Amino acid sequence: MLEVAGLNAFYGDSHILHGVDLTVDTSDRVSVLGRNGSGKTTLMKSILNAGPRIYGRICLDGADLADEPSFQRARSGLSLVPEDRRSFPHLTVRDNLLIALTAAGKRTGLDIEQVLDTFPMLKPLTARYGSQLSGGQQQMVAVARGVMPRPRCLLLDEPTEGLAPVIVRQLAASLVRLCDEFNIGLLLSEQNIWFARFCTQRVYIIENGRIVFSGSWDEFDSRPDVKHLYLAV
Ligand SMILES: Nc1ncnc2c1ncn2[C@@H]1O[C@H](COP(=O)(O)OP(=O)(O)OP(=O)(O)O)[C@@H](O)[C@H]1O
Repeated sequence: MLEVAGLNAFYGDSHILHGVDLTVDTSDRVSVLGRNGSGKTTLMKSILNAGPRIYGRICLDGADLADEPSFQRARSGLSLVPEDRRSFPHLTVRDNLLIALTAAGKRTGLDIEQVLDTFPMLKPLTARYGSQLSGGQQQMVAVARGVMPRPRCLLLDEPTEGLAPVIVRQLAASLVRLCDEFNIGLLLSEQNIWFARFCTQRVYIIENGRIVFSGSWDEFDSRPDVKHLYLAV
């Protein structure tokens, strides 16, 4: 479904991604693990054409996205939840979710009640303003917004950063349920291995902008050297 081949990304003269290849098949859930500064956020932004200058091939369902701008990529079925989990502070939780439907373009998004059912923590908060939410609640809103357009592939950039363990567990359960129920593919960038393992079936490791490992979680477990070298665990 999502195919990235030979992706190079630059900020000015700084060459950040070096020939990245990865795939996310239909309804597949995949993690990208890597240390701080390894290139995870740059990868996510590059797939959406949202910042870095990029060269390489990015295809969704066989269609080359080439020079498509970010909004067109969103309409084609990619949805990025960035690291900074921004929500509209003067909109309620309900309106923060509804406004995300505009990203669906001609595709049909999800029903808001179905999405709220998947996030028990948000249900009592639908009338609250974005500015009145805790960090964990904001992250739930950010992920819920990301799925509202019913993307073919959801790109989630380090969603657990700064969250309490109990919220991380709730988020993991909601995310897996949503992806399963609505056949949404997932590309997840993470440093929390527990969360990544719970939510995905396969893993890539990125180091200095290069993919240095790709495999199932069993293959990952059989390579303690990889963990030690690239993740320092
Ligand atoms: N806007 C920018 N301009 C120049 N260099 C940047 C910019 N954003 C990131 N970089 C550099 O690109 C490299 C990769 O950064 P990136 O944010 O993609 O890593 P990351 O794996 O997401 O890190 P973290 O886990 O800390 O968020 C780093 O060396 C970083 O300093």
